[in-house]
Formats: sequence, structure tokens, C-alpha cells
Amino acid sequence: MSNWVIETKGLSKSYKGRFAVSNLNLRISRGDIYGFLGPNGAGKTTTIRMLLGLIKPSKGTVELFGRPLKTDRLPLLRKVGSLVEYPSYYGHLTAVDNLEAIRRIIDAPRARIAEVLEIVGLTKEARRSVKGYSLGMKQRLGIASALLGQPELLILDEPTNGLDPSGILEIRELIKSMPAQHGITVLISSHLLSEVEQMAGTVGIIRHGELVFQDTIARLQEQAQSSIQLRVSEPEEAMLKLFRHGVEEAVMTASGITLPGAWSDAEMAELVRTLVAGSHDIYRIEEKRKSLEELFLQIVEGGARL
Ligand SMILES: Nc1ncnc2c1ncn2[C@@H]1O[C@H](COP(=O)(O)OP(=O)(O)OP(=O)(O)O)[C@@H](O)[C@H]1O
Repeated sequence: MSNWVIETKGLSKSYKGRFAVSNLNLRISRGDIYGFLGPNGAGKTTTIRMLLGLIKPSKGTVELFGRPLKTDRLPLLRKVGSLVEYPSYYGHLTAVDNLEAIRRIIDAPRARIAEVLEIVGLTKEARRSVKGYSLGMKQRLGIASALLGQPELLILDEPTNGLDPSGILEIRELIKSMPAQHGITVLISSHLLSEVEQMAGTVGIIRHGELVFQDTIARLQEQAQSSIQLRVSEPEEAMLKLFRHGVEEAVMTASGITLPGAWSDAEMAELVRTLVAGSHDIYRIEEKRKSLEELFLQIVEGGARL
């Protein structure tokens, strides 16, 4: 069995000759939470619609659970739960009645309603009419509907859009529990890295319809370039000594000397020895890392390709 729950090859969609999604090779492994990131209009929803068979690719293929979506559409989609944009529900009905309407269509066991309400934390509110729910509760109800058919894969398009911080936290905790507690692989899209970085194992970043990064969060973090900030006495002289000692790049800033790049412990020790031998006082040595968010913005706005 393929280890990829989702695999796309050269997936593309064009509208009137313009590519909204271009040549996407996504790979989402079983048990992962995959953060699908990109600014508004980058092509996330278009991609998700193709993954769910809602629109046809112009080019390329989608495989779910190792099988082509094109030929095995119905059995494959039965294993997928999704929430695309805002969930639809009947406001005057209770959560139980809303779920019952869907349960009948997909022919899930009646007992599943109580289970999914429990998973999303709506058991106590289940008999209230949905129109009185907060947006966060409505989103959780949407996730409950997606879980009714006991999916192996959950696809969520911007599920935290418009939620307040506590609503975001609730959805995040809920999603985090999916792989370990329920054996469900999750693809979640967002335009904010900060929303997915605490739960995603892997991230795919899409810009102008193209995938510009796909790897683990840890690998993304490694790409965030670091630097060393030094505060020493007589900094100009110290900088000259460092150049003489073979340091290739150093920049004088208001806060001292900046040495770009990653420095090993041995290299740092050598550098400190040089400065101390040159009678400089060392006041501060700090390692500065670009935050993941800064790196993400640089990728999606600045055009950096990793
Ligand atoms: N039916 C359509 N007809 C024409 N152009 C479309 C259509 N659907 C999407 N597009 C275009 O494709 C591009 C990608 O849109 P898409 O909705 O997939 O982006 P997104 O990353 O999901 O953004 P958002 O977060 O704003 O939904 C946009 O330029 C959009 O205008």
C-alpha cells in the first residue's frame, strides 16, 4: 500500500489560459498533519477542490491512498471528510438534527452522531439550535459532519478563518488529536504559518499556483538564516582582527557586530579566544534567528525559493 495518502503529479488548473495551480507535486504521508500554506489567491482552494474531485484538473493526476481519483472516485471519496470554506447547516435545527440529516445521506450508523459530537466537544450543546452557536462552534460542527463517515483523511480549507483566538485554539487542539487518537491524516490550509506551525509535521507552501516549499517544519526552521550578534569593546578594531583571522563577512550595526550564517561551537570558541587575546571585553554574544513567520513572508512575498 502506498505510504502517501495524497499524491499529486503535475497537478494543474487553468482558467481562461491562466494557471491558478501549476504543476503541483504534493505528497502527504499517512498520520501526518500537513499545513498547506499560501497567501490569498495562491491556489489553495482550487487545489483542494481538485483533491476532492469537485473540479477537474486541466493537467496532472491526483492519487488518494495510492489509487487514482479519476477512476476510483466514489470509493476513495468515501474515505475522505472535508470542510471547504464555511460549513452549511440549518440554523433552526439542533446540532443533532443537522448531523442526522447528513447521516441519512451517507448512511452512517446512528451511534456515530454522539461519537462525533464528543470528539468535537459539542455534546453539551448538541440540543441547542445552531443559529445561537458561535462561529467556532459552527466550525466544530462542520468538522463533526466531516467525521461522520469515519474518514481516514480530513481536508480542511482555512477552518480557523474569522475565529477569535480561543476559537482558533479549540480547532487547533481538535485537529492535533486527529492522527494519534483517531488515526486520521489531516490536510489543513491556511494563509498564516503561525496557525499551523504548532500542529503540522509537514508544510507545503504555494505561491502563484506553484509549490515553492514542501518539507518538515524542522527543515523550514533550518532554512531560517541565523546570525551572531557581538557586543565588544572597541568594535572597529575587533572587526579588523576578525577579518585578519579569516572571518569573511562581518557588518557593523548600531547594536554591535553582526556575523551572518550559522556558527559551530568550535568556531565560536575560536572567535572568542581571538577577541580575548586581542584584549577586547566581550559584553554580549547572541544568536539571532529569523522567525519562521519572517521566513514564510519572505517566501510568499519576496519571491525566495527554497
Ligand atoms: N472559477 C474560477 N474562474 C476563474 N478564476 C478562478 C476560479 N477559481 C479560482 N480562480 C483564480 O485562481 C486563483 C487561485 O484561487 P484560489 O481560490 O484557489 O486561491 P486560494 O489560495 O484558495 O485563496 P483564498 O484563500 O483567497 O481562497 C485566483 O487568482 C482566482 O482568482
